[in-house]
Amino acid sequence: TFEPAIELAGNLSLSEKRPMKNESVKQDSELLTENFYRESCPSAERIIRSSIRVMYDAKPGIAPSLVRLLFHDCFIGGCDASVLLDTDKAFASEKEAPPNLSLKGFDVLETIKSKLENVCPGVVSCADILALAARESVQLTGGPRFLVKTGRRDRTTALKDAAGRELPAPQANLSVVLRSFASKGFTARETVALLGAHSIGITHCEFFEDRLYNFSGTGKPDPELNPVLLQELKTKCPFSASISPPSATTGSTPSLDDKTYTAVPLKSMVIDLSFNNEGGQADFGIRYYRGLMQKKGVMFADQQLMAKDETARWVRAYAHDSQRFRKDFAKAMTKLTNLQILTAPLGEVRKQCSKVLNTF
Ligand code: HEM
Ligand SMILES: [Ca+2]
Repeated sequence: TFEPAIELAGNLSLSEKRPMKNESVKQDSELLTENFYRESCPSAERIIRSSIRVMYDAKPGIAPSLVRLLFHDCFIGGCDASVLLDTDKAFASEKEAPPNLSLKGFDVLETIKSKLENVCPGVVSCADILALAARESVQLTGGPRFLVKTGRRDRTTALKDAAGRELPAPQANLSVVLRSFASKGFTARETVALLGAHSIGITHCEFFEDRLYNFSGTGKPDPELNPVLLQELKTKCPFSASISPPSATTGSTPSLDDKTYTAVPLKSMVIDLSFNNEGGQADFGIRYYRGLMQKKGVMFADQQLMAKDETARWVRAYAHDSQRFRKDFAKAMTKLTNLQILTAPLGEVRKQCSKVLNTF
């Protein structure tokens, strides 16, 4: 199943940028065990599960936020809680990297961490808490349950520059997205499945506003955006100057087809990605893929899944076969949680998720 990744990696240097078959990807999952804390902290998984449930009942938005947080952690340096660290004397926080400015859910993890520190101090890593919390979140929002092994350790530094470079932007085209996921060992099929996570949660207008008013500098909307959805999104996201923000340093206007995040303050307006999911929990995934078939992807990167047959056929397959999607999504999520993990003696177990153990 790795063939498409090899093709897609194309001009990348395989030895540098892509985990080789049977090397890091497979070994990583073998380093972890099921219920690693069975003896050292038997109540850990139960505490995480019940805490997430209670907090989700009070504030359902935490679930999508934690799923996204897991993606942004695992994609950069592996699932090592690097994204949870605050800026320190020794490093700048990943939270300051442009793709991470809108991440949420840190407080939820800190609350769970402090509960676990009361029960078994110094035992359960923040990386494992995030992976397990995201697993519960997927299930609570109607997605499939997937295997999460444990035993990850926390990284002792943050990787801000890598986060800025390696997380795809919402304006990225399909080649960029596929290359980016291939560099982490994912096939085109797995990439399509993972993006099904956009069945839930919210997105801020700034991440797709160019598609409504000035697509690629044309002054017109994106032709690949459904006209009914276009009207709806325009009312929710009225035209504003923020789609071509003046650069803070030069006062000039960056070009609109500059496919990068711009570090402007987030606009407060958001739209619900889960309108894809309005049919209720049983629809996790399905409505997202059906929407793409009707040009109703909200972000450009979403709609791009229809741009090549290689991915469009998986969109169609998942739109029609919920069981197949759920199986593929579960497998891809397990793979995501196994990326490049640190196990003892590497890394450490933090006491607070936002701080490394020894700050001098
Ligand atoms: C091409 C790849 C991807 C891009 C460009 C992308 C981009 C984005 C953007 C811009 C947002 C809106 C954030 C905001 O406005 O606060 C978002 C939300 C979200 N993303 Fe992605 N994403 C990608 C892949 C993924 C993957 C692989 C997952 C998980 C497996 C994921 C899970 C989520 C979730 C759950 C939300 C909702 C967050 C919330 O409600 O707080 N995304 N994504
Ligand atoms: Ca990480």
